[in-house]
Amino acid sequence: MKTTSRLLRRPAAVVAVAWLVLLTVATACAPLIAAHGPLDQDLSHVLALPSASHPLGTDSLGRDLLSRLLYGGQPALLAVAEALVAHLVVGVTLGLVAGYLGGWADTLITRVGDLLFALPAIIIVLVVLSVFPGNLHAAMITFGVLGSPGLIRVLRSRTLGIRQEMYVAAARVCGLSDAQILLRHVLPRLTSTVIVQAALFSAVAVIIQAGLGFLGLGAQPPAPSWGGLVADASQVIDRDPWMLVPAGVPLVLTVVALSMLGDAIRDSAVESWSVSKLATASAPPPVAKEHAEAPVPGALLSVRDLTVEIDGVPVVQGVSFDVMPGETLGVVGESGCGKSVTALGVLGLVPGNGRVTGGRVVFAGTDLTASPTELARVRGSGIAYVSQDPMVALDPTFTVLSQLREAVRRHSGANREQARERVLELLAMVGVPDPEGVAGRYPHQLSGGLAQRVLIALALAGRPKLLIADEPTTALDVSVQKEILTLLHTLQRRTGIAVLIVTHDWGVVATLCHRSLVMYAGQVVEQADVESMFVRPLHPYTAGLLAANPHRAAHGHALTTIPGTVPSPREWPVGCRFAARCPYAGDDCRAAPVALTGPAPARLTRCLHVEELVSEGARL
Ligand SMILES: Nc1ncnc2c1ncn2[C@@H]1O[C@H](COP(=O)(O)OP(=O)(O)OP(=O)(O)O)[C@@H](O)[C@H]1O
Repeated sequence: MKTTSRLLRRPAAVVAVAWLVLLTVATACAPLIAAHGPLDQDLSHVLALPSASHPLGTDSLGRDLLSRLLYGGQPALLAVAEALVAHLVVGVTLGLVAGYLGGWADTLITRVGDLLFALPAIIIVLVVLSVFPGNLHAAMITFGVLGSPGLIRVLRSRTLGIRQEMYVAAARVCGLSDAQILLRHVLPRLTSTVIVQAALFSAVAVIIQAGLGFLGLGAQPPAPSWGGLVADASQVIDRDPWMLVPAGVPLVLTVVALSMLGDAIRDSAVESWSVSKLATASAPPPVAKEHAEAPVPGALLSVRDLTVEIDGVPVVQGVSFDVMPGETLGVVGESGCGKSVTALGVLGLVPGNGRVTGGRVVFAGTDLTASPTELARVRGSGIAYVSQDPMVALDPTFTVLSQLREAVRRHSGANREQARERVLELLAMVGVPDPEGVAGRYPHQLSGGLAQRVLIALALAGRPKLLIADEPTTALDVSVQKEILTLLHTLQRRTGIAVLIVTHDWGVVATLCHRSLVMYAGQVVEQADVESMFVRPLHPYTAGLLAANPHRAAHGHALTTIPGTVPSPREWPVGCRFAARCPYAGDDCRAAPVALTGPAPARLTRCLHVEELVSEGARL
């Protein structure tokens, strides 16, 4: 959508689209526009110049050129559409499969593509026409297929890159089939590439179909065709040069419009990440004060300027973010950056001698920081919490049934029997295989994964609208981690619950989250939708974390790391807190606190050197 509006701001694109729409509508409405039939002859007006009755003049048989142009446009556009569909079906399918599956499928498709590349397409098309005389459909479909190796190569190489992204690895871990991954995660990323290629191929297809018409191999005379019109015009060029104008100009304009459109789409897609776009001012504009303070309309949770102190030392400072209904927001960062304290601060449950000393937490329109009663009411019923270690969170002296029943009764007022039914329902909902049996067990009789499921069931007992999950898989085995992530994903989709998940695992972010918030030394340093953050981080710390992601490590190579460590809250510098570890840091970064800015739509970063980061790529 953003690319579309950027595209429509380009005059060349608007002109191209306007011409193509005009042409399509005019050819489709030929009977309404043309006053004469395409075959009607008026021998008293042969080779006439434009007049009121023949706006574009007539040909050597007195036939109306406007009519022949419009009616001839119908088979021309149909032929282009047929070639394009064949081109896209073959090119997109094989390009995706080759790039995604690799191995023998890639080798086979690449070799067949090379073979098709080596074949002279126009000769093969002529052979097809000799087998199926006058069959423009067969000719154009053949041309579409023969033109697909170029598209296959482009999409294969793009898919090879996307296949390495965390998204895809995480989606695979989550159990999505290859087809689902290709449709949901890979294809959307290739849309602008496919559209550009389609526009450019269409331009070539217009020329080919006109060429076939010119040679008399397409629509058979006297049926009108664009190529036929050019052929007629060339025969009378010495007597009536005007005829070349209505015959040739629409053809040229259509080819130029398609090429211009392809270029404009490509430029618009590139512009979305261009440095010039980010560098609209020498210093990025600070986030508007209103934006920082007012909750986003419709947000379920709005945290504004949250500051938390432990033992009188600020450990989280000026943190603001929103969680929309049904959204999953991931909070990422190294150990000690303040993720857990932020999550607990939302619930007013700061550990140790900590307390929230500033800011607001607004949940479903209610300011929780202003009302301890509201905060207590919301805990469990509005906002639920799942901690890292389920064994610690469950009371070892009570059975699962008794702990869950207590929570259900507290939130719903159900009697014992009703509450028991609801407990079994909750256990089944979180994928506990034998709800009756598990309900009777004590926490120490549960495996880690089962205990985490029970804890999630406990969190869901009050039918909350927001689930805060603090590293819910950290204490679990790798295989169980996957199960719990899948469970959270399923619950989120089934119940529409919003999730705020604290993690240091990009795989979790890629699997579960819509947006992500990166924290460093008690501050938010970057916020963006997950895909944008993965593709183009706008803070060196995010770039470093992504580069250090173990899922991306190549076999036999040392893991990339960010040099240095997170400063402790007592050592936070005046300026950028990441400066000591940042390859882009200058004196400007160290001089004064760096504000959170919005250098691109829906993105926030706390960095003065975003342009450099974007133009050079991450050095970390
Ligand atoms: N109970 C506590 N007493 C004193 N300081 C604490 C306590 N809990 C957290 N802190 C401090 O608060 C800061 C933020 O800690 P927090 O646990 O939020 O980090 P985190 O990003 O969640 O890291 P982790 O992933 O290790 O949990 C750290 O400097 C930490 O030392």
